[in-house]
Amino acid sequence: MKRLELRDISKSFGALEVLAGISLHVAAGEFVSILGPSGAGKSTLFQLLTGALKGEGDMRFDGAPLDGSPFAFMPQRDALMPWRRVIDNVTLGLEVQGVSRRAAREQVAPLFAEFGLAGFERSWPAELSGGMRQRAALLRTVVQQRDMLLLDEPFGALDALTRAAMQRWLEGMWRRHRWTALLITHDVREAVYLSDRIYLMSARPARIISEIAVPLQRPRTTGSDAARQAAALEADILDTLLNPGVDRASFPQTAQRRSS
Ligand SMILES: Nc1ncnc2c1ncn2[C@@H]1O[C@H](COP(=O)(O)OP(=O)(O)OP(=O)(O)O)[C@@H](O)[C@H]1O
Repeated sequence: MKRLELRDISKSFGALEVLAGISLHVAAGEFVSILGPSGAGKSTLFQLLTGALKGEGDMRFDGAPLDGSPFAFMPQRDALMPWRRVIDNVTLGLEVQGVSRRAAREQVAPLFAEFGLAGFERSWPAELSGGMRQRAALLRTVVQQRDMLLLDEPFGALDALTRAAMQRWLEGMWRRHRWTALLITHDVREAVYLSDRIYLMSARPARIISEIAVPLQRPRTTGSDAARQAAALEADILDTLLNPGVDRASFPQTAQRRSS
C-alpha cells in the first residue's frame, strides 16, 4: 500500500526553477532514498512535505490529500540543544506534542539502551561523540511515533568510519521496527546499503531520472558476493548520476548480471 504518494511536484523560487515535476511513492514499511547532487532541491522537497514551503502538485498520504504532518523529521545537523541534558533533548518532540516532561522521560528512558545511549541520559550533548549525538537525534525523532520518518542526510557530518557504523546500526534498527522512511542523501553507498528502493534525482531543475529496486538481501551481509553485487549497483548509479542523458531501463538487472 502506498503511504506517501507525490505526483508532479514543482517548486520555483522566483525565476529559479528548483523542482520540475517530481513523482514518487513510499509504501508502508518501506525504506526509500532520494539520491541526487548537491543543490538539486532535496531539502526543498522535504520542506514541501513538512509544510514549511508551498509548491505545486499533489501530495497524498494513505490515499488522502496530505493534511498536517504525519512525519517525524530528522535534519542534517543533529540540532541537539546544548543547554538540555540528553534525555531532555530526546523528550523535546513529545513535550511539543503536549506530553509532560515527566511522562515523556518515562516513555523514552527504556529506549536508551537500544540506541546505544544507556548511562548517558543525564549527560550534556557536548559530552557525546558524533555518532552518539546522531543516535540521540534519531531517538528524539522516532519517539514522536509519527507515521513516517523523513531523514535529511542524517550522517552527513560524521567521519567515514562512524558513518559506516551508523549505517549498519540503522539498517538493523530498521529491520526491527520497519519504519516507513524516506532518506535524502548524496552518498551512493549509504543509499544502496539502507534502501529498498532509490530514486535518482537530476541536477536542478530536479527531476526523477531513475527508480531502482535494490536487489540485495536483508540483513545486508558483508560476504564477497553481496559486496560485489552492491559495488556493481553503486557503480551503475554513479554512472547514471554523472551521465544522466543515457537510457538505463535495465539498471538493476545490469547489477545482478555483473555479480553473477
Ligand atoms: N528559501 C529559498 N529561497 C531561494 N532559493 C532557495 C531557497 N531554498 C533553497 N533555494 C535554492 O534552491 C536550490 C535547491 O536547494 P536545496 O537546499 O533544496 O538543495 P539540496 O539538494 O537539498 O542541496 P544539498 O544536498 O546541498 O543540501 C538551491 O539552488 C538553493 O539555493
